[in-house]
Amino acid sequence: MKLITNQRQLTGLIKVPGDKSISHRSLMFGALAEGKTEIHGFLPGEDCLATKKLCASLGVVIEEKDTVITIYGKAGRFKNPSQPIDIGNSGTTMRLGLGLLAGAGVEATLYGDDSLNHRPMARVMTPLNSMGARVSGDSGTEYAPIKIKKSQPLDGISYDMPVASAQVKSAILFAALQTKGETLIKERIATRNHTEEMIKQFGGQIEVFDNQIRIIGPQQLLGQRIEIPGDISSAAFFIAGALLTSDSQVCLENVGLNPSRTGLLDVLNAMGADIEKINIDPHNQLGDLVVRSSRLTGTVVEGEIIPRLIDELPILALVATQAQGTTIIRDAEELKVKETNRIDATASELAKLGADITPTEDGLIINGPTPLKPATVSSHGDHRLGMMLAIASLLVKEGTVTLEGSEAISVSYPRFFEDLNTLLVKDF
Ligand SMILES: O=C(O)C1=C[C@@H](OP(=O)(O)O)[C@@H](O)[C@H](O)C1
Ligand SMILES: C=C(OP(=O)(O)O)C(=O)O
Repeated sequence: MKLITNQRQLTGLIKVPGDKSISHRSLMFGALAEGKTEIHGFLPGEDCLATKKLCASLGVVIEEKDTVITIYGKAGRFKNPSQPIDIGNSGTTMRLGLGLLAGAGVEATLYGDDSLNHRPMARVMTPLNSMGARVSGDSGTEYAPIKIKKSQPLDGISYDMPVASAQVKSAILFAALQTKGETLIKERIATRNHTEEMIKQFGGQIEVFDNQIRIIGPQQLLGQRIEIPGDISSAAFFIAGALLTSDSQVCLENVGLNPSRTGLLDVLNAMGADIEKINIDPHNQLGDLVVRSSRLTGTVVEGEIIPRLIDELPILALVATQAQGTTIIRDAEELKVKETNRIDATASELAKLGADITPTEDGLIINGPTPLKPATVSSHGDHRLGMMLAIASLLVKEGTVTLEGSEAISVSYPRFFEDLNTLLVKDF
């Protein structure tokens, strides 16, 4: 598709769609709980619809009326799906789903699109199998199709997480909730904590102390009413758009501000961004963000902050191309195993637009500011790359930017272009 270029200004107010991580978990916890769960603000992106399909294949009844989703929990008494389940592009559905299903003793096969079928799954199979599950990849590999076979009831484990991954932690927790005994998880670096928070919200017991998580199963969760805040990972694209275009001011309403997700705001703050948080609701960890055009300087992004902004690194790389000086992103090797290799893809696509960007083993080095120029670029089938490139095109002064693979954006933000259009001040 042809993108909008030479767009000098973004103004107005927007409510970004519901948080993707919380949308997935709302369905899974709703399915696992006893009784009715009502979900408000669910993200109807393809990834979350894959989780909905997975839950339905387990015999869970899910109704949808006026954007409210009601799910009738099965208290873990799921049926075996009658056929292999295609869960598309969604790593979260696959990894959390494996924990949920293995814990419940369900027999199933899960597979996805070409990208998902090449993403590493040993990271969840290893802890689940050491709990006694029988989860295996295709022909002895760690890749999907992944089969879960009938096993003995699982045992709790003590697990030292080798990768900083909320998906791995959550898979273990979904299994542990259904397992007799104690499970202890040690995280070297804290990752998003939505699963821990939602266990409490659904009436479960969990202890979190010094990067350790202790849970004793089995536990019977109870259905709840869930209000999902806007996704800061989706808001990130308009935050960047408003910062980088002149005379812009955008208000993003009702954005989730769980501190395990707000690393981007901390980094942008350090770069000199004008972002104001208003109408903060500390209890529900949400608020509105007012973002204004800003002059930014380069920075170093590394260490413990990385999991707090992992999905925002492609858009942060674009921001860095417009900042004065050098930005260095390190310790982000996990980007290589997302929907695409986001280190290489971000570098190659931004370089086509004229950015001074070098991929490294674990991140990116970006020198700015650089004017961007027209080019044909590709999302590589990755929603976050697609949205980043759409925002990049606004900064191209003259000519056409063509984006190949724009359809990938509907994985997490089906109405992205409509929302972007409402913020654009058109030159007539
Ligand atoms: O738990 C989650 O909802 C997610 C965790 C992160 O993945 P990892 O756990 O693989 O880092 C993130 O990249 C993904 O978009 C969503
Ligand atoms: C990595 C992502 O999602 P998932 O792992 O669920 O595919 C993402 O949304 O950027």
